Amino acid sequence: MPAELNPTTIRTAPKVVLHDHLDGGLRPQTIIDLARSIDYDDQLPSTDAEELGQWFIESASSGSLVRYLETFDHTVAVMQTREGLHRVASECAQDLADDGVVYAEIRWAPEQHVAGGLSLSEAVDATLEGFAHGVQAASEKGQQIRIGTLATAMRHAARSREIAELAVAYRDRGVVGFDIAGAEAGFPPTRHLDAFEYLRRENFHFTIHAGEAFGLPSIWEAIQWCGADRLGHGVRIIDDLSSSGGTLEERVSSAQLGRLAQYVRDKRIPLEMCPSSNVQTGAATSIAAHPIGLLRRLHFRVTVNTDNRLMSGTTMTREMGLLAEVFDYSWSDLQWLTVNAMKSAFIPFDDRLAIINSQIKPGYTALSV
Ligand SMILES: O=c1[nH]cnc2c1ncn2[C@H]1C[C@H](O)[C@@H](CO)O1
Ligand SMILES: [Zn+2]
Repeated sequence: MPAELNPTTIRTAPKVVLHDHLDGGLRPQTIIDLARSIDYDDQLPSTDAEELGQWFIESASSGSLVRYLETFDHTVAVMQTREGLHRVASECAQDLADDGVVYAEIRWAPEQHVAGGLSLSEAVDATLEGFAHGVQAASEKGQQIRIGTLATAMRHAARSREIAELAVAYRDRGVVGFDIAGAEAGFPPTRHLDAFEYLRRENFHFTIHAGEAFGLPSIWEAIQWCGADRLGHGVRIIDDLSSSGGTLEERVSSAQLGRLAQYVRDKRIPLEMCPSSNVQTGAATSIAAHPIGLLRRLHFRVTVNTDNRLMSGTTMTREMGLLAEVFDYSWSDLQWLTVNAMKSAFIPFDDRLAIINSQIKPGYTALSV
């Protein structure tokens, strides 16, 4: 008998997250503790963990990416020391493992964590050590998780080449890829072409936040000018698709793909979709109206992600549960989405295959037969 799909059972299913920001996943109590240790607590909107958690969710839900991003001022402020970064990274690994995540790629922008005097390398070292600590703590509880780090450069700044070089320097110590993030409108990915060309010459992997707050030109530049391996969000690829009818069935059968959408699907370019975050920033009007429903049915390589667990008050279990509810997904859909994500990871092919065969497939088989 297949297990019923509910939050308890989904939590036990092996899950993969490719798009999760370290500075968007802090525990509210940790923000308060770290803020006290650096005399920042009087600048927090609340020093009650429950209230602070609510404040993040509400403030991030204005429908604007720019306002959503303003909430990161507080999390970044308490991540300026070795201790802060270590604790946040360790707890991140433990929280994900506790949620049943078996493989995670966690991104953060080292250039935002040097205001307290750390060098870029010291910040990366503290974070990698924190992840290792959290992975070990999870393993002592019988939870197995692997974490890869993505070094993010901020798209409004001008340090992307330097951050790309930092990422490559750490490629054998846990940094598996590169990304650009931040406000999208007005900051096209081609501003950072030099960094992307360098990464390609180094045979390194990168993803680009594109098609979230800006449309098709951003996606087109990310793929055709910059050579992105994956798209962060990519929801607006839906603008290059026409379909008619009211039901999902009718839209699937009438769908016509434009050239860019066709290319993204033909090339199996992974879309790192983050349903709750997309609703908060206005990239989607609701979970039920999220383009992932149609794109999954049209066999785009879609993956499900959390983006910022703190700002969305979410987990991988919750995101999967929301989609299962509105699109009537079964265990086989959740397995398909998870295998898609694992195939799209930036670790070597044989490592990806090992996780699919030793953890993901047996995990879903146990739940679905
Ligand atoms: O969804 C996002 N779009 C663009 N930028 C984002 C998103 N979520 C987080 N960021 C930014 C804010 C963080 O400070 C930065 C690095 O993790 O990345
Ligand atoms: Zn993001």
